[in-house]
Amino acid sequence: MAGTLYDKLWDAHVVESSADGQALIYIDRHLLHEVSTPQSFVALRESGHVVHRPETNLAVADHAVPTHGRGQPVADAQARAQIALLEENCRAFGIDYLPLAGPDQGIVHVIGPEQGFTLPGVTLVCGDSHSATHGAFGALAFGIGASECGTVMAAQALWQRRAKTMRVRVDGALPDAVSAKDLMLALIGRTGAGGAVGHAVEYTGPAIRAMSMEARMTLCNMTIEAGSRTGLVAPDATTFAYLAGRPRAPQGAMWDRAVAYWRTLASDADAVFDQEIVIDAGTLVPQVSFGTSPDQVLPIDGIVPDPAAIADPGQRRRLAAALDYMGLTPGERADAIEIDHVFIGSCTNGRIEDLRAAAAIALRGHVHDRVRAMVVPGSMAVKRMAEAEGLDHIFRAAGFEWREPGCSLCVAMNDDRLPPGARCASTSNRNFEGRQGVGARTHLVSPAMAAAAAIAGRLTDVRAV
Ligand SMILES: CC(C)[C@H](C(=O)O)[C@@H](O)C(=O)O
Ligand code: SF4
Repeated sequence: MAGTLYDKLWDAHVVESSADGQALIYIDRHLLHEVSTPQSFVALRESGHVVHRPETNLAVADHAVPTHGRGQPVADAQARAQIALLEENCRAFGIDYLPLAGPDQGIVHVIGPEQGFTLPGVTLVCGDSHSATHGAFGALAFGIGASECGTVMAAQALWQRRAKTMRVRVDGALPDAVSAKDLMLALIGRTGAGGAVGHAVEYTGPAIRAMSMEARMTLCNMTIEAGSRTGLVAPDATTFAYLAGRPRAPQGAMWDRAVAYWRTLASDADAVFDQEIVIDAGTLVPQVSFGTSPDQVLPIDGIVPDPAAIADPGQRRRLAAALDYMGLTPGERADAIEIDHVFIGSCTNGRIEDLRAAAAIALRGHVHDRVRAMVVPGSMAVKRMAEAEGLDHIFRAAGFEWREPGCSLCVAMNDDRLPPGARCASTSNRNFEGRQGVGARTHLVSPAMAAAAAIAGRLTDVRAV
């Protein structure tokens, strides 16, 4: 029977099925960070379990890490303790840890692919909701809860329920200055934040085939913002070229065997999906979020909607509350919204291509007097690459701060935090209340749009910069 890519990945990992429709799924890879793993190590110790296959685990500290003074002791006592605990747990259980001051540190979803730890065909989990990022390689990747991290380490398997499938086919080609981020914001605007709940989403079509791995990762990363735990792109020559020679990817004869297998990982032409969405990439324009959920988005030439125009009382209240928090008025033009902070980084848009896109805009001006703008590379490797290309000079000369890698202002769990009322154009993935600091307001945009906003001091159409 014809199958989807998701079906094939799932079927290849079922160890056992239960009568109530659940399946025990073999887990090939587990990524760890400092925030979601402490309890799982407590559970391992208490139960006397060992880590079943330590070499299938890889850890890094990213959420709490400072983005300045790398190599010096972490000043914040709580962050220092969190990071030290991860290091200690990894030592005790024989898990590979990428040290904070080392050359390979970075955001967990950036380092997995960089290391070649993320591979097509594997099941990969992490105690983090943005784990779908790795599905860009054709891996069955999903976020798990903190307690499940312990289960995975001890048992190398998890009970899961099979998801339904959704295909997002993107026809045509993205216009200049319209990025994967814009595509994703537009898609989430259309599906709603819960539109893909219970579904594994596969991205297909010519616009996806034409995308770099960085762009595919941006898509899969934000799949969770549409409610789905799993985003997928079938692996192809772009995928293999990205992975070839990566430190933890197969080498030599094993590489050839792996590629031969990876080539089989695609949905059959006549596979049936439970839901299907078709987007014409050519019609898209740059997007901005205006509310407190990633589905509250506008094209940059749009206007802030009016709650009074919404019939459904629940939806009306939701929109009114978002506008209230965001300090916006119905009818306001998106490109008239003044900002005072810009954040370029995160596991959504902190990769080399994202920094290149932002730097190309930074070259055209200087950060506005009112604005504080920060560039936080997604990893040490991204930082090195950017510096080798001179992007750090471009950013600094234009008035942007150039920082050390980490989650930083995406989630404000370190000392990068915005004051109440601050308004930020951000390349991250969530605009929830308080996400960048208590009372701070977030507008989600692409890297080029963020750089353009930094220069203009307001949200602005990057196509006109
Ligand atoms: C802290 C962590 C568990 C969290 C997540 O699950 O995604 C964070 O990475 C986020 O982006 O909100
Ligand atoms: S960069 Fe943001 S979204 Fe990604 S893992 Fe860190 S906090 Fe989560």
